[in-house]
Amino acid sequence: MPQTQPLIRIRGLKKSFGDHAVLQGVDIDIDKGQSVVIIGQSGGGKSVLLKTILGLIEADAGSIEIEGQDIETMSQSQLASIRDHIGMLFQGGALFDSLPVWRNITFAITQGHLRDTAKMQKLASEYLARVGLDDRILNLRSGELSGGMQKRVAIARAIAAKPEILLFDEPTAGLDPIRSDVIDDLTLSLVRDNGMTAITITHDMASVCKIADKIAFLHEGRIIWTGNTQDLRTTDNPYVRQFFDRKAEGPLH
Ligand SMILES: Nc1ncnc2c1ncn2[C@@H]1O[C@H](COP(=O)(O)OP(=O)(O)OP(=O)(O)O)[C@@H](O)[C@H]1O
Repeated sequence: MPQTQPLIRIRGLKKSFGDHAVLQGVDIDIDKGQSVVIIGQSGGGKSVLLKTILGLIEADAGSIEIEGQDIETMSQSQLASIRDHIGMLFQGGALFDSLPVWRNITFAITQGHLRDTAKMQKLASEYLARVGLDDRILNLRSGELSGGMQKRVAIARAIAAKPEILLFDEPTAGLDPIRSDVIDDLTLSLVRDNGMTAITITHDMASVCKIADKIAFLHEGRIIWTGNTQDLRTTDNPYVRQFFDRKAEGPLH
């Protein structure tokens, strides 16, 4: 059987901030069309890992290959084109407060310009519907939305440019269980029906069990365990077990 190349291949990735070694040699493969979920303790470096894949943070050592090419060897225009194919949801949402919801959602499509207003508003309402929001909020500013609505608008923005890779940092944090399930369904549909590749960070174990093809556990700067949802339920890895069972007692503090 010929070995297929992963879409993203990360090897020995290291990143420190001062004397704080956050990533200490991360190795992971992400296949095209896969939904990968990264779990691990708060402050463990999951967001840093996503930001490093996106190129917002420069690694100290190691490699990130996308479709076989090391991002370090890419030209600025190649890197920009890779980024155009990535949709990122930041933890805080990071909406532009000065722009209405519809312009936030269509920002990447119009490259920030004000054009095709009617068409863009229609497109924005379609994406609002996909995240379970009403188009009555099209003209509101983010400060006029609840935290959960801001999060869903940010998800709509991340998917509106039809990226091939989705990087979702805690997409369901702060959402009620029903709205979380809408977002999980959306993630699954983007992966299953649209062939996108999703990397999601979450602490929501119900989401993990619903959306993950592969789960990676980040601990002390390394991926120490990977498996599918069945493996997660049955693993005897003490760290993963304690985390999944939500127990204060165990090797994790
Ligand atoms: N730009 C930065 N400068 C200095 N330290 C940083 C920077 N970005 C992240 N860190 C530190 O790196 C560590 C890992 O942060 P990160 O946000 O990746 O954790 P996380 O696993 O995503 O946590 P959580 O689950 O709480 O969101 C933290 O101690 C954080 O303070």
